[in-house]
Amino acid sequence: MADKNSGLARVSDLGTLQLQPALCRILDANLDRAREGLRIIEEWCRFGLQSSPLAQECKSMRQELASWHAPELRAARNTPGDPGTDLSHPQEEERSGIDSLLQANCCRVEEALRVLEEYGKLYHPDMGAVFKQMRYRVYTLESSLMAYRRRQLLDQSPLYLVTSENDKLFAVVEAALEGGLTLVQYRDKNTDDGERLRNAEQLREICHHYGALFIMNDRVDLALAVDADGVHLGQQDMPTAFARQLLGPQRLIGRSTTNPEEMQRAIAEGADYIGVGPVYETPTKPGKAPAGLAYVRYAAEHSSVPWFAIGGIDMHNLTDVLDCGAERVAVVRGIMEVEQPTLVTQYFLSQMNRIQTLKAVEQRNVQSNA
Ligand SMILES: Cc1ncc(COP(=O)(O)OP(=O)(O)O)c(N)n1
Ligand SMILES: Cc1nc(C(=O)O)sc1CCOP(=O)(O)O
Ligand SMILES: [Mg+2]
Repeated sequence: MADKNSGLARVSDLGTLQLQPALCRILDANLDRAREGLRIIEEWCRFGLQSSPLAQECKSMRQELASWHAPELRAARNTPGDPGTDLSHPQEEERSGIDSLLQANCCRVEEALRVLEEYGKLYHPDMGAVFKQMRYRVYTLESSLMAYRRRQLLDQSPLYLVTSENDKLFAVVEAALEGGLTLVQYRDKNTDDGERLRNAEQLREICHHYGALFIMNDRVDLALAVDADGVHLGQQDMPTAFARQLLGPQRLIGRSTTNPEEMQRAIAEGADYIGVGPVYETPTKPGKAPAGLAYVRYAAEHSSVPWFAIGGIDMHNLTDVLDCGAERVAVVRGIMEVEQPTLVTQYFLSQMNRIQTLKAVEQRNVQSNA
């Protein structure tokens, strides 16, 4: 066993005083592996998410790993003689986006910590417990990372595409993503579960490839089955508390609302975002009475969570909705049924960006005149 601080090494096994080189190499390689994986995650926390607490958590674990990396472990390294250096798995070469990169590296760190936990027991009496505890810290980090990333992306998404049944479903969604869309909901009321699952999986794949969020309409079970980023629930759907229990804290839950009372309840129950509508009457939801622009103004004043105006919104009435205070809109036909989804998406986004910039300038002028 080794004394962590003095570097003194003894092997308990067979009572010999010599530390087995293979054990040292395993510990050396996995300390390196865990530190490298954490460094990759830390860079994203720092530069991508700009989250000091998450970056600090990675750094603190790296420092703890470094404190275990004794000279005798490094000295045992034999890279030219290691048959594993040439081995790589095709999945190591594939990264479909930031999420898959982060997930792969969390996995890599967790695996390395598990090895350190097991072999470390032969090296130092505390090592097993220390690395077990660190592995749980990485699980928590992974959850926080996904939750943080999802909420940040939601916050930064001004446009939400809700799909409709369409022969060119994948092509339209991909075209909108090409135009800069970052939030997609798969809404399909008539397809059987088998096909819905296959469609959802493919859509999730496409969305994640573009770094966009993928939300499942109505069905918590399907959201979990396809590893969606969240679910959108209506007033008749599962209560938020149950959905949260099933989905965990890291996935998003959206709730439709039509009036102030529903809005306040949805927020109090813990919805991550809400739908506000229908703003206008719409054939996509026949028979649902419009809540109108008055409700959009109410949401602009009172909603403490991100909210999306929805229902009958298109390129022609977009500015009316934005003028009532909406900063985010959700559309079905406005993108699903147009000739050029990429261009229309770009138009929506540029209009919204233009109006936000104007509002920010106005606000700055008011502040500087006050
Ligand atoms: C963003 C967003 N807002 C509202 C809805 C409508 O949800 P719901 O009331 O459950 O109706 P259906 O979409 O299930 O017909 C939504 N889907 N998305
Ligand atoms: C799915 C949905 N939910 C609404 C709500 O108000 O809750 S309105 C709506 C349909 C929106 O479709 P379109 O953009 O084609 O008008
Ligand atoms: Mg619903």
